[in-house]
Amino acid sequence: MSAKSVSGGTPGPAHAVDGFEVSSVDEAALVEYFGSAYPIIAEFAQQLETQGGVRGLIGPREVPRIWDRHILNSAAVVPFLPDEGLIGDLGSGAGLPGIVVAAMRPSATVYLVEPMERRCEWLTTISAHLGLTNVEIKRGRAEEFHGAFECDAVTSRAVAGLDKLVRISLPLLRPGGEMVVLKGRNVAREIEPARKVLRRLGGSDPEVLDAVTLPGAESTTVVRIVRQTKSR
Ligand SMILES: C[S@@+](CC[C@H](N)C(=O)[O-])C[C@H]1O[C@@H](n2cnc3c(N)ncnc32)[C@H](O)[C@@H]1O
Repeated sequence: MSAKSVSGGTPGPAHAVDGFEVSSVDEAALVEYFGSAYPIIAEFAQQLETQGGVRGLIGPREVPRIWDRHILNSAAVVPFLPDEGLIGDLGSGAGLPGIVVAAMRPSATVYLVEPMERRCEWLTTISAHLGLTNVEIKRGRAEEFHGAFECDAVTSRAVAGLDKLVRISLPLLRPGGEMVVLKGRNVAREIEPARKVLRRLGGSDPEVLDAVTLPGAESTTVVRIVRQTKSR
């Protein structure tokens, strides 16, 4: 395969979008990084590029940033997730990171929890289109499913502050299960308010970890919290 760079939903040269320099990622590196999941991931990126804006799933400014801002950012959480078992993605929206997780963790079952009907319709359509048989869409707010199922891991991206995420995520975990949240670099200010909730609900102290994917792609931050078997 020729060494092309990927800056949007389709391979192409790096370029500036509204004055924002889009980092470029080599397509061959993407193929190597995603391995057997690459064809599914590439089709998902393509579908997001052509449908995401039209369906109001992502803003128009996001279309040229799909690979580095959304797909690779979502993929950054995957190394922190188990290979098997039940993984919940809360507030999946357009399928970020849930669809990426399902493609990269084919032996796990991934529940996409999303309250908005239009987004659930998209998640159903795109999962079928991509042939993802390990995905189930759960329509509703995360807290509506407390007591309905228990996950081995729960992830989320751009859904709420860490204190609220702890409240809605921790009850969806089995004891010993892990919350793995994608956050921006400014997560530090969310830690202290979350600690109070963690003490009450029985979660470990948050670990803030660097999550990297490929050279040239923006790195991100993951917060990991374990649901403790006993209250502290
Ligand atoms: C800003 S969007 C982010 C979507 C996606 N995770 C992403 O990174 O592009 C937040 C999503 O969380 C959903 N949401 C908000 N509150 C929620 C809750 N309590 N439980 C589950 N989903 C929720 C919204 O409907 C919306 O789709």
